[in-house]
Amino acid sequence: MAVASNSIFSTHQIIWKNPRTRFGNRFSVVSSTWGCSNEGKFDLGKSRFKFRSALEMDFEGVENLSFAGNSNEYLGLDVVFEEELKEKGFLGLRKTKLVCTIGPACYSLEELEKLAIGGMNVARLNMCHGTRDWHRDVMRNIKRLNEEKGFCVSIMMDTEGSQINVVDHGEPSSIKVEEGSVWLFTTQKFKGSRPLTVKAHYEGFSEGIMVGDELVIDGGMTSFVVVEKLGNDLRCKCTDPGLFLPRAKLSSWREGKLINYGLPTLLEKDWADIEFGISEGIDLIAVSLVNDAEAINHLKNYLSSKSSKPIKVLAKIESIESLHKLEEIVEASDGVMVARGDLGVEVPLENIPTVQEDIAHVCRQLNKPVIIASQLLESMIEYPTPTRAEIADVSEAVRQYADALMLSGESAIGSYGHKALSVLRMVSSRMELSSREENRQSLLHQCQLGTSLPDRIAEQICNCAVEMANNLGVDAIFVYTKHGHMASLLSRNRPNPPIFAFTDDGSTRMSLNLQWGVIPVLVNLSDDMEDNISTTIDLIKAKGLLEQGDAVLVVSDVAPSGACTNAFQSIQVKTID
Ligand SMILES: Nc1ncnc2c1ncn2[C@@H]1O[C@H](COP(=O)(O)OP(=O)(O)OP(=O)(O)O)[C@@H](O)[C@H]1O
Ligand SMILES: CC(=O)C(=O)O
Ligand SMILES: [K+]
Ligand SMILES: [Mg+2]
Repeated sequence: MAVASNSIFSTHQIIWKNPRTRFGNRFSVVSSTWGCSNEGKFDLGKSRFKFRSALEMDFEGVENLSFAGNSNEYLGLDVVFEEELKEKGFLGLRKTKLVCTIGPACYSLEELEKLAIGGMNVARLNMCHGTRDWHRDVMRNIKRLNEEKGFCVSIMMDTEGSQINVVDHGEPSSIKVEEGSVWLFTTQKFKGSRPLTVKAHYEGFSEGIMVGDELVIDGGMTSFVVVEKLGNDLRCKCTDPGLFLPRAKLSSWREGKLINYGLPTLLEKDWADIEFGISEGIDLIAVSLVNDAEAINHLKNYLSSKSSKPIKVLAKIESIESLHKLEEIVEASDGVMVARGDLGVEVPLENIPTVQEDIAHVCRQLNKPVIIASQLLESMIEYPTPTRAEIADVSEAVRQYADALMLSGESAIGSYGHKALSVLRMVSSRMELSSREENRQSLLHQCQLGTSLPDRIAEQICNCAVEMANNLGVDAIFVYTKHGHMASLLSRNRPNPPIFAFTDDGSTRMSLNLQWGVIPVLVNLSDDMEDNISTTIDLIKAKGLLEQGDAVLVVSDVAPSGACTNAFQSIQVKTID
């Protein structure tokens, strides 16, 4: 019979309900998905044994066999964090999380594993590209790596949305656009390319457009004026020569004002993709082209009725409209992506840095994780080294205390995806150190979030805990959390030491992957907080990550059932003996 175990590096108790096998009081493991410790022989009398990974084992001739995991050794800690901790110590641990877009250059199991080893915390799948089967394979490969090799990579689906503004000339690389040249923007479907012709993705792209309107490509790569309307199609003359990239983004302007189409954020295809994502067990959904909080609320309601596990919903800020309703959108969502690609199509480029800073600030205030995305290391799609300006941009995002940085084309189609990831890793670590030396987190002013007394207590405890942790110079903060709330309140203060968030909820673990400075750890938690504290300290110590003399600041809010929550919120400092 086959028995599955989900814990890694653990000791298990074997409960054997049918001792009458042809092995007498012995049985053997005949196979395991991990491929190690198969063929081990175990005596009935010696009912404890160790195996090394999450696995499914086949026991020959044994019926009704089950495992009782020993909670004292049940530990789901990302192997990459573990290695980084051993190498760099607590303070050297990278706090900024890294998101990689998966594409043709990195979708194989081997490439995904290399990205995981390189520090990818979240894998982004953009539903604008690829087939259902392709996405399924990638999602399953990521889950397989997590289960079999002890990584903790979350899966984020990025919705396609209306893609109303996508135009494509059909060539694999960019095309020069000469001043005065006349181009046809068409909704006709044809294979390949035609001279001076671009295909518009959305049938209704020309609705409401008039002769004399301006069409801007990719925020200024090249511009046109509409000279003639031909049914759905537009004939346009180039007024600002430049380049047409494949899958370019178009914006339409009249008298200096953006023309708005007012389409829904989630279309039929998006709902089908979301359904598929739920069935594959994704962790996060990033919603493209969000214009208001309603789209987010609608999706969250849908998910809570359709998905048995919680899936976090992130709002992508990539339109002028979303900027007008920023606070309500951030408030409604579980996190935000500053999608600078599309944002730069609607917002003048010189405004992007301040817009980014403003969004990051609102997210900090409302305690929502924020991802800075697009063109961070764009030149590395082609070249093995970044530009100095790109390094400055990445550093600034880290300095703004973004929760996460994202690679797009750099990892999806680039020749140096792994190198780009290591650049993000190194630049983040460098800037985090510098921010710590400057004590920059002291400049973060936290507004009060909660209104109820328990919420305000939790906030105050976390604010004080971080101040204590920094002042005392403790090595780590430990927090025990069901839904990740306390962990996020600690992260919000951007403490010097890393935050180990112990949770017994797999979804909480995966969503905490996106939060600055949080190391999510899956453990069995009991109702006895003292027991949880000593068990987890022992676990981390047993891994050689804590040594005698190290100090840990412990924050707890897991309350025994039926108890008053406040009674079990506490801060303690434990020194390791
Ligand atoms: N699954 C994929 N298959 C093929 N190409 C991909 C895939 N994912 C990304 N790419 C390529 O990588 C480049 C950057 O990717 P990405 O999808 O992040 O673009 P984006 O325009 O920022 O996203 P969005 O469409 O959400 O605004 C794109 O030009 C696209 O060609
Ligand atoms: C990431 C994304 O969607 C953008 O930058 O537009
Ligand atoms: K998208
Ligand atoms: Mg976009």
